[in-house]
Parts: sequence; C-alpha cells; structure tokens
Amino acid sequence: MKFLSSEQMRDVDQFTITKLGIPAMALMENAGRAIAEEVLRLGGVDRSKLAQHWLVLVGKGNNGGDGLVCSRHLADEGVSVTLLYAVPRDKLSGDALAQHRIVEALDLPLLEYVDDVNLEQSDVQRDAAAADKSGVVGREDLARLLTCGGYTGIVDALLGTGAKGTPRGVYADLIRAANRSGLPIVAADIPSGLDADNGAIHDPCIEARVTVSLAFMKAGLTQYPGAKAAGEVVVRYIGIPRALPPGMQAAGVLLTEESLGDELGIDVARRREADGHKGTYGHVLLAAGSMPMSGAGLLAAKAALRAGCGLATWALPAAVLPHVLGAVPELMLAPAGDSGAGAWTEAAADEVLRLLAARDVLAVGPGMGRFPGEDGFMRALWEGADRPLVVDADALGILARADGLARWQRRDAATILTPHPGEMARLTGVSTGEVQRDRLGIARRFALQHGVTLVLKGARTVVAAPDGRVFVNTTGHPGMATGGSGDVLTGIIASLLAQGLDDVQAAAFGVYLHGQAGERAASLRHNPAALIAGDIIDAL
Ligand SMILES: NC(=O)C1=CN([C@@H]2O[C@H](COP(=O)(O)OP(=O)(O)OC[C@H]3O[C@@H](n4cnc5c(N)ncnc54)[C@H](O)[C@@H]3O)[C@@H](O)[C@H]2O)[C@@H](O)CC1
Ligand SMILES: [K+]
Repeated sequence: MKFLSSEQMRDVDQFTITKLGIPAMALMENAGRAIAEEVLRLGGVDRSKLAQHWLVLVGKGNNGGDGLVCSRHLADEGVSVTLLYAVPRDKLSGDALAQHRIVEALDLPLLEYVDDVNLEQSDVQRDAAAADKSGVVGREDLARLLTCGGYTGIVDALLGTGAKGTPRGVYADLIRAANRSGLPIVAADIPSGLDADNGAIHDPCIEARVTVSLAFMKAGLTQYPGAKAAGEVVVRYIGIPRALPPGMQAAGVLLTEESLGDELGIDVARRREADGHKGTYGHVLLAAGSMPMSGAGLLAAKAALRAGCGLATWALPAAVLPHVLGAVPELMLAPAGDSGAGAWTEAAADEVLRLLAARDVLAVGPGMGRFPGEDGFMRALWEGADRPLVVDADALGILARADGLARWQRRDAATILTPHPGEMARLTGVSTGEVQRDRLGIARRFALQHGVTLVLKGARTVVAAPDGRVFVNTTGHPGMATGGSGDVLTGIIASLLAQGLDDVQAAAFGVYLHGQAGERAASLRHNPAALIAGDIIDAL
C-alpha cells in the first residue's frame, strides 16, 4: 500500500479536480459518506442508530467540509448529530461554506465555539455571539458540553492535510476537550494535530479510536507517535484514481505480503529449487562477537541459517572460539586475529577479507565491542569488501566515530546499514529525539546522500533505498524490544542477500520476516514480555 505526503496529496487532489475534471464537491461527498460509514461501524457495535448522538467538530477548511457531509449522512441514517464549529459559520472557506449552507438548509443542530478571551477582542466573534446566543459555546461550557452532552462519540473534522504547525487557539481548545471527554473519536483523514508528513504529533493532538484516511494512506499515519494517535486506520476510496498522476512517486510503500511481491518482486512463498543444493542458497560470512559478547554472534549466525542461506561462517576472535564451539553445530567457525583477550584487532580485517573471497556476503558488527585499531579495521572492510555488506551495532559505532561515510571511499557493492534510533543519531550528529520526529525524512535523505540502503529500526521500521524509495514495515511486536533482536535481524538480512536478493529486497523482506517471526514468537508466550531473541529465530 502506497502512502503520500500532504504536498503529494494536494497535487493528487488538484490533478483529479483540474486535469480529470472530477468536481471537488463530488470528492468531498464521497469522503463524508465514507467517514459516516466508519462512524456507523464503530457506533453500531453495541447501540442502535436511533440511540446514537455524535458531536461533529468542524474546522474552517475542507476537512471541516468532510465533517459536514458526514453529519448529513449520519442524520439521514437516523443518527442524532450536533455540529460544533471552530469558527463563526461565515468564516468557513470554499467548499466547506457550500456544505454549511446545505446543513443549514436541513436545519441540523449547530453550535459555534467562541474562545471567551477572543470574544472581547474580536468584533466578528462578538457579533456572531450576539447574533445567536443560544448557539454559542464558550470555553467555560465546552468541557461540560462534551462530558455531559450524552454523546456517543466525536467526529474530528477540525484539521486535515492543510494544517500547518501546532493547532492554534480555538482548535487547541477543542482538541483538548475532545480528548478529555473520554469519548471515542473518529478522525476525518488524519487526527487534528498530527504532522501528516512524518508522524510527529503536536500538543495537542486528537487521540482517535479510528482514522478514516481519504483516498490514500498518509505518511504521518505510518510512524509513531502518529500511528498511536490515529488508532485503527481505514483507507477509503473517494473517487480519486488509485493510480498516481504521471511522474509522481509515492512518499513510501507499506510492506505487506502484497507489496513485497508487487513493488519489490519478491517471492514471499520462498520456493526452493527441486534440484537446489546448499551452494544454491549462498554463503554468509559474519564478523561478530567478542569476549564476553559472543552471544550476539551466535544469534546472528543462527538467524542467518534459519533464514535459509546454504552455509554460514562466523569469523570471531580466536580466544572466543572454544567457548562457542558446538553451540550451533550447523555453523562453521573461523578464528580471526585476537588481542589475546578475545577482542578484535585491526589486522583481523585481512583474515575476514580472505574468508570473504569464497563467500557471498559479509555482515559485521554484533557484539564486536570497541578495540584499538577499530577505525583501520572497519575502513579495510568498508573499502575492501567487494561483496554486499551489512553493517550493524558496534560496526555502526566505529563508522560514526571515524566519520567513515565522509572520509572513506564510496563502496561499489551494496551496503546496508541497520541502526536503531540511537545509532542513527550518532551517524547523523543529531539527537535521538530529532531522529524519531522525522524517521521517514531522515532515513530517505541519508540513503540518498550516502548511496546505502538504510534500515532505521524501531516500531514501524523504515527501509530507505539509495534511489530514494522508502518502505515502512507493518509486522512486529512490542515484545521484540529485547537484547539480541537486532542481531537476529542482521543475520536474516545477510542470509537473504546470500540467497540472491538485492540490497533493498533483502532489507525490506528481512524486516518483514523478522517482525512476522516476532509476532509468532510473542503469540506462543503466555505473556509477550517473556519473549527473548532466540524465540524469534525459532519462530522463523
Ligand atoms: N478536493 C480536495 O482537496 C479534498 C480534500 N479533502 C479534505 O480536505 C482536507 C484538506 O483541506 P484544506 O486544504 O482545506 O485544509 P484543512 O481543512 O486541513 O485545514 C486548513 C485550514 O485550517 C487552518 N489552519 C491551518 N493550520 C492551522 C493550525 N495550526 N491551527 C489552526 N488552524 C490552522 C487554515 O486557516 C486553513 O484554512 C483533507 O485533509 C481532507 O479532509 C476531502 O474533502 C477530499 C477532497
Ligand atoms: K481531522
């Protein structure tokens, strides 16, 4: 499933209206109808339509217009509706104003929210208040109206993709009051207060039970905390063609079994050749582990085998080898340089590169620790490995400290980096918070700039390709937030590369399989808090 940024959504709207000639009012009609259907689905679970009373919060733009159409359809279904406008009715713009005239002609109950502070300052609002005292709700009345009004739920049609920045004034009041009411909220298009482009939320932001994303999924609904504020996301067709206008590339694609096949050409059934042998499925070389972090190497290597590669060799400091010998009998072990205490050395890079000559892919980093000469070690692998390279964990730390992306030769073979948000922050020199506020944008720019495939881990992992394409994973489970989970992912991705998938395919399918295995592993536990990384491997 494709998702779009707010700017792309505007372009698609414009293309549909001006180039195709589908009237904006027709799109709004379909949008409002779709929202009403979702309201009825939510409200109908335990109540009849006649017993329901929805409060529809209406903003001044087209999002408000959607809310007005929705309320008209709800009323027609026999559901009671009350409209609460964020602005005086004559301040609605464009198509929303046209929709207002319709609901006015139908005599739907209508209230206007007036911020009491502004009441003294604004002539327009004072006039509006004077014109219809009974229809005006002040700040004092707002909480009482929402909590004691007997409403079934709230439709949030305050702000959509046209919103900029933090909700201001009356909008902020209405959003806060809606959240405090505890009533279920259905958001039109996006929860008001959400940044539709990156999933950041402003203060305040609607906390929706259901979000009805119109025409296309919006980028901001794919990432946390926006994904949480959105609740259940339903994408509804409103008459805008599903094919994008010529030349437009979606902001990203959600990874599902369907999109892995259609967009990335992956055989998700993972058929094996009837006459295949272990050589058919590739040979992974892993450089990982040190004393006492040998487990990271074991997890990554075992995950690689479970993900289907024909062979896996684990290169590790010689002194560690006796301690892990036989732990995974299917695995080959290769001692590589050692400081004497089970730590890596700069010279070990030569041995790793020698081993790589007879193998298909190199994964480096899990449990490697810090060591003297790490800069030279990593540079030798970065510049010398003429095979696909997966860089994870401690190897990412070396890359960041050495400023390798700027200082070292650009690689010809495929490169996949798999940072968690903290590692991404060190690679980019910004804070973890800044990374999390714009995961899609930061991942995309980084991949484009450095010519690598970037896997930015965390709930809804982002995969950014060197050509600017972005994918967001949909599988996974909070139980996977446990030590070693990332090592397992590294093994899976390396394994898929060894089996002939390209860098973007391996990264995308890797995060998908990893998340799916995590879901399965969590479901096998009485409480998913008990999930450990080895369970993910077992569930592969
Ligand atoms: N033809 C179209 O363009 C369609 C648009 N649709 C709806 O229209 C929405 C986009 O409509 P608009 O572009 O009119 O914009 P919105 O309705 O999202 O809101 C824009 C209005 O809110 C105000 N505003 C912006 N940022 C604010 C802030 N931080 N605090 C307070 N007020 C703020 C602005 O004054 C502006 O008038 C979509 O999300 C969707 O719901 C649907 O009706 C389908 C068709
Ligand atoms: K909204």
